[in-house]
Amino acid sequence: MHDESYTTLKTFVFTSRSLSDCRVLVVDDERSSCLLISTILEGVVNCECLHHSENVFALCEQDPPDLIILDINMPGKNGIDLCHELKSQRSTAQCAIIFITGSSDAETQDKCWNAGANDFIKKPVVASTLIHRVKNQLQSQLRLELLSELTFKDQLTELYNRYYLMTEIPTLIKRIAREKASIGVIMLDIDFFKGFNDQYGHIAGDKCLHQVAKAMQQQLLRPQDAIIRYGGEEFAVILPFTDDDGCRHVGRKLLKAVANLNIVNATSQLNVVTVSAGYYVDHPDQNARIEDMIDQADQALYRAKQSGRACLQGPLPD
Ligand SMILES: Nc1nc2c(ncn2[C@@H]2O[C@H](COP(=O)(O)OP(=O)(O)OP(=O)(O)O)[C@@H](O)[C@H]2O)c(=O)[nH]1
Repeated sequence: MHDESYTTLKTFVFTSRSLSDCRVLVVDDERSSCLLISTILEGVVNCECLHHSENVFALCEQDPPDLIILDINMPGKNGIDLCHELKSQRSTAQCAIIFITGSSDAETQDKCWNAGANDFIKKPVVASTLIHRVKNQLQSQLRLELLSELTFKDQLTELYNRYYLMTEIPTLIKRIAREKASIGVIMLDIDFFKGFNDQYGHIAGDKCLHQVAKAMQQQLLRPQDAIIRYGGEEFAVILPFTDDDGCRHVGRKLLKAVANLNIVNATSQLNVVTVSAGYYVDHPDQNARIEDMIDQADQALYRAKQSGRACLQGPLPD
Protein backbone atom coordinates (compact mmCIF):
# COMPACT_ATOMS: atom_id res chain seq x y z
CA MET A 1 0.00 0.00 0.00
CA HIS A 2 2.95 2.33 0.52
CA ASP A 3 3.45 4.10 -2.76
CA GLU A 4 6.16 6.75 -2.69
CA SER A 5 4.83 8.37 -5.85
CA TYR A 6 1.59 9.27 -4.09
CA THR A 7 2.23 12.72 -2.78
CA THR A 8 -0.82 14.69 -3.88
CA LEU A 9 -3.69 15.42 -1.55
CA LYS A 10 -7.46 15.40 -1.44
CA THR A 11 -8.37 16.28 -5.03
CA PHE A 12 -7.41 14.80 -8.37
CA VAL A 13 -7.24 17.30 -11.23
CA PHE A 14 -9.69 16.48 -14.01
CA THR A 15 -8.03 15.33 -17.18
CA SER A 16 -10.02 17.52 -19.56
CA ARG A 17 -9.42 17.06 -23.30
CA SER A 18 -7.74 19.57 -25.54
CA LEU A 19 -8.28 20.49 -29.21
CA SER A 20 -5.67 18.01 -30.39
CA ASP A 21 -7.69 15.17 -28.79
CA CYS A 22 -10.80 16.06 -30.80
CA ARG A 23 -11.97 13.95 -33.74
CA VAL A 24 -13.43 15.58 -36.84
CA LEU A 25 -15.19 13.60 -39.57
CA VAL A 26 -15.31 15.11 -43.06
CA VAL A 27 -18.13 13.74 -45.24
CA ASP A 28 -17.88 14.76 -48.89
CA ASP A 29 -18.21 12.67 -52.05
CA GLU A 30 -15.52 14.78 -53.75
CA ARG A 31 -12.20 13.28 -52.73
CA SER A 32 -10.27 16.46 -53.58
CA SER A 33 -12.50 18.49 -51.28
CA CYS A 34 -11.98 16.02 -48.39
CA LEU A 35 -8.24 16.09 -48.96
CA LEU A 36 -8.16 19.90 -48.96
CA ILE A 37 -10.13 20.16 -45.70
CA SER A 38 -8.12 17.50 -43.89
CA THR A 39 -4.84 19.11 -45.05
CA ILE A 40 -5.94 22.51 -43.74
CA LEU A 41 -6.93 20.99 -40.38
CA GLU A 42 -3.80 18.84 -40.05
CA GLY A 43 -2.02 19.51 -36.77
CA VAL A 44 -5.11 21.22 -35.30
CA VAL A 45 -7.42 18.21 -34.83
CA ASN A 46 -7.58 14.54 -35.85
CA CYS A 47 -9.37 14.29 -39.20
CA GLU A 48 -11.05 11.31 -40.87
CA CYS A 49 -12.73 11.36 -44.31
CA LEU A 50 -15.76 9.51 -45.64
CA HIS A 51 -16.87 9.72 -49.27
CA HIS A 52 -20.31 8.09 -48.87
CA SER A 53 -23.11 9.42 -46.74
CA GLU A 54 -24.80 6.03 -46.32
CA ASN A 55 -22.73 4.58 -43.48
CA VAL A 56 -22.09 7.85 -41.61
CA PHE A 57 -24.95 7.41 -39.15
CA ALA A 58 -23.96 3.85 -38.16
CA LEU A 59 -20.34 4.91 -37.73
CA CYS A 60 -21.24 7.96 -35.62
CA GLU A 61 -23.64 5.97 -33.48
CA GLN A 62 -20.84 3.55 -32.59
CA ASP A 63 -18.15 6.13 -31.94
CA PRO A 64 -19.40 9.72 -32.27
CA PRO A 65 -16.82 12.26 -33.48
CA ASP A 66 -16.72 15.69 -31.85
CA LEU A 67 -17.51 17.50 -35.09
CA ILE A 68 -18.74 16.60 -38.57
CA ILE A 69 -17.98 18.72 -41.62
CA LEU A 70 -20.75 17.87 -44.02
CA ASP A 71 -21.31 18.46 -47.72
CA ILE A 72 -24.94 19.05 -48.75
CA ASN A 73 -25.23 17.50 -52.19
CA MET A 74 -24.07 13.91 -52.18
CA PRO A 75 -25.29 10.81 -53.99
CA GLY A 76 -27.49 8.68 -51.73
CA LYS A 77 -28.52 10.47 -48.55
CA ASN A 78 -28.00 14.24 -48.78
CA GLY A 79 -26.30 16.24 -46.03
CA ILE A 80 -29.51 17.93 -44.80
CA ASP A 81 -31.31 14.59 -44.23
CA LEU A 82 -28.22 13.13 -42.59
CA CYS A 83 -27.95 16.14 -40.26
CA HIS A 84 -31.64 15.74 -39.27
CA GLU A 85 -31.03 12.07 -38.52
CA LEU A 86 -27.88 12.70 -36.44
CA LYS A 87 -29.47 15.50 -34.42
CA SER A 88 -32.62 13.50 -33.65
CA GLN A 89 -30.82 10.57 -32.02
CA ARG A 90 -29.65 10.71 -28.40
CA SER A 91 -26.32 8.98 -29.20
CA THR A 92 -25.30 11.43 -31.95
CA ALA A 93 -27.15 14.64 -31.05
CA GLN A 94 -24.07 16.12 -29.33
CA CYS A 95 -21.88 16.03 -32.50
CA ALA A 96 -21.43 19.55 -33.81
CA ILE A 97 -22.14 19.83 -37.55
CA ILE A 98 -20.66 22.41 -39.91
CA PHE A 99 -22.01 22.46 -43.47
CA ILE A 100 -19.58 23.24 -46.21
CA THR A 101 -21.06 23.87 -49.64
CA GLY A 102 -20.98 25.80 -52.89
CA SER A 103 -24.71 26.59 -52.89
CA SER A 104 -25.18 29.25 -50.26
CA ASP A 105 -28.50 30.90 -51.18
CA ALA A 106 -30.82 31.91 -48.35
CA GLU A 107 -33.11 28.90 -48.80
CA THR A 108 -30.22 26.40 -48.55
CA GLN A 109 -28.83 28.15 -45.49
CA ASP A 110 -32.27 28.05 -43.87
CA LYS A 111 -32.50 24.32 -44.51
CA CYS A 112 -29.12 23.79 -42.84
CA TRP A 113 -30.08 25.72 -39.68
CA ASN A 114 -33.44 23.96 -39.50
CA ALA A 115 -31.71 20.58 -39.74
CA GLY A 116 -29.71 21.49 -36.61
CA ALA A 117 -26.45 22.75 -38.13
CA ASN A 118 -24.01 24.49 -35.78
CA ASP A 119 -22.33 26.52 -38.51
CA PHE A 120 -22.04 27.02 -42.26
CA ILE A 121 -19.00 27.63 -44.49
CA LYS A 122 -19.09 28.61 -48.16
CA LYS A 123 -16.83 27.06 -50.81
CA PRO A 124 -14.20 27.90 -51.93
CA VAL A 125 -12.84 27.37 -48.45
CA VAL A 126 -10.64 30.04 -46.90
CA ALA A 127 -8.15 28.10 -44.76
CA SER A 128 -8.02 30.48 -41.78
CA THR A 129 -11.83 30.77 -41.68
CA LEU A 130 -12.20 26.99 -41.65
CA ILE A 131 -9.62 26.62 -38.87
CA HIS A 132 -11.21 29.36 -36.74
CA ARG A 133 -14.76 28.08 -37.20
CA VAL A 134 -13.68 24.52 -36.30
CA LYS A 135 -11.69 25.76 -33.29
CA ASN A 136 -14.58 27.94 -32.03
CA GLN A 137 -17.01 25.08 -32.29
CA LEU A 138 -14.77 22.57 -30.54
CA GLN A 139 -13.61 24.99 -27.84
CA SER A 140 -17.17 25.74 -26.76
CA GLN A 141 -17.86 22.01 -26.67
CA LEU A 142 -14.76 21.39 -24.55
CA ARG A 143 -15.77 24.16 -22.14
CA LEU A 144 -19.19 22.57 -21.76
CA GLU A 145 -17.60 19.18 -21.20
CA LEU A 146 -15.36 20.55 -18.44
CA LEU A 147 -18.25 22.41 -16.84
CA SER A 148 -20.37 19.28 -16.76
CA GLU A 149 -17.44 17.29 -15.28
CA LEU A 150 -17.04 19.89 -12.55
CA THR A 151 -20.78 19.90 -11.88
CA PHE A 152 -21.42 16.17 -11.95
CA LYS A 153 -18.16 14.55 -10.82
CA ASP A 154 -16.61 13.97 -7.42
CA GLN A 155 -13.07 15.36 -7.41
CA LEU A 156 -11.43 12.69 -5.28
CA THR A 157 -12.70 9.59 -7.07
CA GLU A 158 -13.62 11.10 -10.48
CA LEU A 159 -16.95 9.26 -10.17
CA TYR A 160 -20.35 10.93 -10.54
CA ASN A 161 -21.58 12.83 -7.48
CA ARG A 162 -24.95 12.92 -5.73
CA TYR A 163 -26.02 15.95 -7.71
CA TYR A 164 -25.76 13.81 -10.86
CA LEU A 165 -27.81 11.09 -9.19
CA MET A 166 -30.58 13.47 -8.21
CA THR A 167 -30.73 15.46 -11.45
CA GLU A 168 -30.00 12.94 -14.22
CA ILE A 169 -31.23 9.56 -12.97
CA PRO A 170 -34.93 10.55 -12.52
CA THR A 171 -35.19 11.25 -16.28
CA LEU A 172 -33.63 7.87 -17.00
CA ILE A 173 -36.12 6.16 -14.66
CA LYS A 174 -39.02 7.74 -16.56
CA ARG A 175 -37.63 6.33 -19.82
CA ILE A 176 -37.20 2.88 -18.26
CA ALA A 177 -40.82 3.08 -17.01
CA ARG A 178 -42.05 4.03 -20.50
CA GLU A 179 -40.22 1.04 -21.98
CA LYS A 180 -41.50 -1.25 -19.17
CA ALA A 181 -37.93 -2.32 -18.42
CA SER A 182 -36.08 -2.88 -15.15
CA ILE A 183 -33.31 -1.01 -13.31
CA GLY A 184 -30.79 -2.36 -10.83
CA VAL A 185 -29.29 -0.39 -7.94
CA ILE A 186 -26.28 -1.64 -5.96
CA MET A 187 -25.07 0.12 -2.81
CA LEU A 188 -21.48 -0.63 -1.78
CA ASP A 189 -19.49 0.38 1.27
CA ILE A 190 -15.79 -0.20 2.01
CA ASP A 191 -15.29 -2.52 5.00
CA PHE A 192 -13.34 -1.42 8.09
CA PHE A 193 -12.41 1.86 6.45
CA LYS A 194 -12.19 3.72 9.72
CA GLY A 195 -9.55 1.20 10.81
CA PHE A 196 -7.73 1.69 7.50
CA ASN A 197 -7.60 5.47 7.95
CA ASP A 198 -6.49 5.12 11.57
CA GLN A 199 -3.76 2.64 10.65
CA TYR A 200 -2.37 4.17 7.43
CA GLY A 201 -3.51 7.80 7.55
CA HIS A 202 -6.04 9.83 5.57
CA ILE A 203 -3.84 10.36 2.52
CA ALA A 204 -3.51 6.61 2.09
CA GLY A 205 -7.28 6.45 2.72
CA ASP A 206 -7.89 8.90 -0.12
CA LYS A 207 -5.66 6.93 -2.46
CA CYS A 208 -7.47 3.74 -1.51
CA LEU A 209 -10.83 5.37 -2.33
CA HIS A 210 -9.48 6.43 -5.72
CA GLN A 211 -8.18 2.92 -6.52
CA VAL A 212 -11.41 1.26 -5.43
CA ALA A 213 -13.42 3.69 -7.56
CA LYS A 214 -11.25 3.03 -10.63
CA ALA A 215 -11.40 -0.74 -10.19
CA MET A 216 -15.20 -0.66 -9.94
CA GLN A 217 -15.57 1.73 -12.87
CA GLN A 218 -13.61 -0.68 -15.07
CA GLN A 219 -16.16 -3.43 -14.41
CA LEU A 220 -19.05 -1.47 -15.93
CA LEU A 221 -19.20 -2.11 -19.65
CA ARG A 222 -22.42 -0.39 -20.73
CA PRO A 223 -22.26 3.37 -21.37
CA GLN A 224 -25.50 3.98 -19.45
CA ASP A 225 -24.25 2.30 -16.25
CA ALA A 226 -23.13 4.81 -13.64
CA ILE A 227 -21.22 4.76 -10.36
CA ILE A 228 -21.88 7.55 -7.91
CA ARG A 229 -19.85 8.42 -4.84
CA TYR A 230 -22.84 8.49 -2.52
CA GLY A 231 -21.10 9.33 0.73
CA GLY A 232 -17.58 9.11 2.25
CA GLU A 233 -16.80 5.45 1.45
CA GLU A 234 -20.21 4.53 0.08
CA PHE A 235 -21.03 4.08 -3.62
CA ALA A 236 -24.25 3.69 -5.59
CA VAL A 237 -24.19 1.79 -8.87
CA ILE A 238 -27.09 2.37 -11.26
CA LEU A 239 -27.69 -0.31 -13.89
CA PRO A 240 -30.46 0.67 -16.34
CA PHE A 241 -32.21 -2.10 -18.29
CA THR A 242 -30.75 -4.77 -15.98
CA ASP A 243 -32.63 -7.66 -14.35
CA ASP A 244 -31.99 -9.59 -11.14
CA ASP A 245 -29.41 -11.98 -12.65
CA GLY A 246 -27.55 -9.12 -14.33
CA CYS A 247 -27.47 -7.10 -11.14
CA ARG A 248 -26.12 -10.03 -9.09
CA HIS A 249 -23.51 -10.70 -11.78
CA VAL A 250 -22.26 -7.09 -11.75
CA GLY A 251 -22.36 -6.99 -7.94
CA ARG A 252 -20.11 -10.04 -7.66
CA LYS A 253 -17.71 -8.65 -10.27
CA LEU A 254 -17.41 -5.39 -8.28
CA LEU A 255 -16.63 -7.24 -5.04
CA LYS A 256 -14.02 -9.38 -6.76
CA ALA A 257 -12.38 -6.43 -8.53
CA VAL A 258 -11.90 -4.58 -5.23
CA ALA A 259 -10.55 -7.64 -3.37
CA ASN A 260 -8.19 -8.33 -6.30
CA LEU A 261 -6.57 -4.93 -5.79
CA ASN A 262 -4.92 -6.56 -2.76
CA ILE A 263 -4.68 -3.31 -0.83
CA VAL A 264 -3.51 -4.40 2.62
CA ASN A 265 -5.83 -3.56 5.51
CA ALA A 266 -4.48 -5.16 8.67
CA THR A 267 -7.57 -4.00 10.57
CA SER A 268 -9.81 -6.35 8.55
CA GLN A 269 -9.95 -10.13 9.23
CA LEU A 270 -9.36 -10.70 5.48
CA ASN A 271 -6.23 -8.53 5.65
CA VAL A 272 -7.16 -6.72 2.40
CA VAL A 273 -9.60 -3.94 1.51
CA THR A 274 -13.02 -5.33 0.63
CA VAL A 275 -16.49 -3.93 0.01
CA SER A 276 -19.92 -5.11 1.14
CA ALA A 277 -22.86 -4.66 -1.20
CA GLY A 278 -26.65 -4.79 -1.33
CA TYR A 279 -28.79 -4.68 -4.45
CA TYR A 280 -32.36 -4.04 -5.47
CA VAL A 281 -34.06 -4.39 -8.86
CA ASP A 282 -37.16 -2.39 -9.73
CA HIS A 283 -39.68 -2.35 -12.58
CA PRO A 284 -40.44 1.33 -12.14
CA ASP A 285 -43.63 3.20 -12.98
CA GLN A 286 -43.65 6.91 -13.81
CA ASN A 287 -43.78 7.84 -10.12
CA ALA A 288 -40.88 5.64 -9.00
CA ARG A 289 -38.17 7.47 -7.03
CA ILE A 290 -34.45 6.72 -7.02
CA GLU A 291 -34.37 7.50 -3.27
CA ASP A 292 -36.72 4.55 -2.57
CA MET A 293 -34.62 2.17 -4.68
CA ILE A 294 -31.48 3.29 -2.87
CA ASP A 295 -33.22 2.77 0.44
CA GLN A 296 -34.06 -0.84 -0.50
CA ALA A 297 -30.50 -1.53 -1.70
CA ASP A 298 -29.18 0.10 1.49
CA GLN A 299 -31.21 -2.31 3.61
CA ALA A 300 -29.62 -5.22 1.71
CA LEU A 301 -26.20 -3.61 2.27
CA TYR A 302 -26.94 -3.46 5.99
CA ARG A 303 -27.65 -7.21 5.92
CA ALA A 304 -24.35 -7.79 4.07
CA LYS A 305 -22.51 -5.94 6.84
CA GLN A 306 -24.39 -7.95 9.49
CA SER A 307 -23.54 -11.25 7.83
CA GLY A 308 -19.80 -10.76 7.97
CA ARG A 309 -19.00 -8.16 5.26
CA ALA A 310 -17.20 -8.71 1.89
CA CYS A 311 -20.42 -10.18 0.45
CA LEU A 312 -23.43 -9.25 -1.68
CA GLN A 313 -27.02 -9.43 -0.43
CA GLY A 314 -30.25 -8.99 -2.35
CA PRO A 315 -33.84 -8.42 -1.28
CA LEU A 316 -35.37 -10.67 1.37
CA PRO A 317 -37.62 -13.42 -0.07
CA ASP A 318 -41.36 -12.58 0.14
N1 LIG B 1 -9.49 9.03 3.77
C1 LIG B 1 -10.79 9.29 3.67
N2 LIG B 1 -11.62 8.72 4.56
C2 LIG B 1 -12.93 8.96 4.46
C3 LIG B 1 -13.45 9.77 3.44
N3 LIG B 1 -14.81 9.80 3.59
C4 LIG B 1 -15.10 9.03 4.65
N4 LIG B 1 -13.98 8.50 5.20
C5 LIG B 1 -13.82 7.67 6.39
O1 LIG B 1 -14.50 6.43 6.25
C6 LIG B 1 -14.69 5.89 7.57
C7 LIG B 1 -16.01 5.19 7.63
O2 LIG B 1 -16.08 4.57 8.87
P1 LIG B 1 -17.34 3.77 9.37
O3 LIG B 1 -18.61 4.41 8.86
O4 LIG B 1 -17.20 3.58 10.84
O5 LIG B 1 -17.28 2.40 8.61
P2 LIG B 1 -16.14 1.28 8.54
O6 LIG B 1 -15.00 1.54 9.46
O7 LIG B 1 -15.79 1.13 7.09
O8 LIG B 1 -16.92 0.02 9.07
P3 LIG B 1 -17.91 -0.91 8.26
O9 LIG B 1 -18.56 -0.10 7.16
O10 LIG B 1 -18.92 -1.34 9.27
O11 LIG B 1 -17.13 -2.07 7.73
C8 LIG B 1 -14.59 7.07 8.52
O12 LIG B 1 -13.41 6.94 9.28
C9 LIG B 1 -14.46 8.29 7.60
O13 LIG B 1 -13.62 9.30 8.13
C10 LIG B 1 -12.54 10.38 2.53
O14 LIG B 1 -12.88 11.14 1.61
N5 LIG B 1 -11.22 10.10 2.68
